[in-house]
Amino acid sequence: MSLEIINLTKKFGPQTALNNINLQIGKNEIIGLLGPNGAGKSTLMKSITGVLAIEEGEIRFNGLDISANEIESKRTIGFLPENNPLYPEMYIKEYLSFVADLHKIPKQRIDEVIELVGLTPEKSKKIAQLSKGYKQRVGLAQAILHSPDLLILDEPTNGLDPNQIIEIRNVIREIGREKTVILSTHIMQEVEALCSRVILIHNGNIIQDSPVDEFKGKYNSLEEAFASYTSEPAATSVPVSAE
Ligand SMILES: Nc1ncnc2c1ncn2[C@@H]1O[C@H](COP(=O)(O)OP(=O)(O)OP(=O)(O)O)[C@@H](O)[C@H]1O
Repeated sequence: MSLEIINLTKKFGPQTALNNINLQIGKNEIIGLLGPNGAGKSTLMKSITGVLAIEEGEIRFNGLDISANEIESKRTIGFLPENNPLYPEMYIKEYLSFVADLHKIPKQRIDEVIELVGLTPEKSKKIAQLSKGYKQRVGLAQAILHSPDLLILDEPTNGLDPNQIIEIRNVIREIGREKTVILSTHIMQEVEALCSRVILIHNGNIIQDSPVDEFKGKYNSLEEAFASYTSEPAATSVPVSAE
């Protein structure tokens, strides 16, 4: 698995949401994508997953330009978007069966994934009948159903209760042993619990890209480091080094 982002810029009208982003991401990493509200995290995730068209720059996934190889790329990328779009009128298995058809994968994988994300006790319900945490698990299930090499999760534990947060983190940690995971979060505890590397975006620029320990550096906590790095408006991209 290799993901290479080269000079990626995304503008919405006059606003630059991503400013000349360059990144190299390899195998078996769990990466925490951090940044204040409106920094550009979701825009970056949507660009990698092909939800947003790439207008300036390039994203290469396993050596292929994703814009020119959309279907090929989507076969091996899983995405849980921030608002977790689902079809509430569908039963869980019906929905996952629909997703399996989209990916042209065998249906026996569905039961395996239901078990993996902890949906077994609720598996006969309609999506509309599920609590928020269980809906989130359905979203995670659709993202991993086709066993993607790269999993992108936009605030995956947002709104979950503390027990569910622990369970979902365990699932993500398990996936991260074999696959690459990029997750956005505002919870620094989540970064400490899960991530090996932190990428910090501020005003559309990558201002930090380092192992978690280095990110923390001289500060007492990740919160303090985050606050310090993002207290000044970022004017330009700082050269970054990834271990
Ligand atoms: N479809 C769009 N049209 C116009 N502007 C947009 C659009 N999508 C995002 N933006 C703008 O781009 C900037 C980056 O937004 P983005 O959603 O990527 O931020 P984020 O880091 O994910 O924020 P949050 O932590 O609040 O989810 C914001 O200023 C946002 O208003």
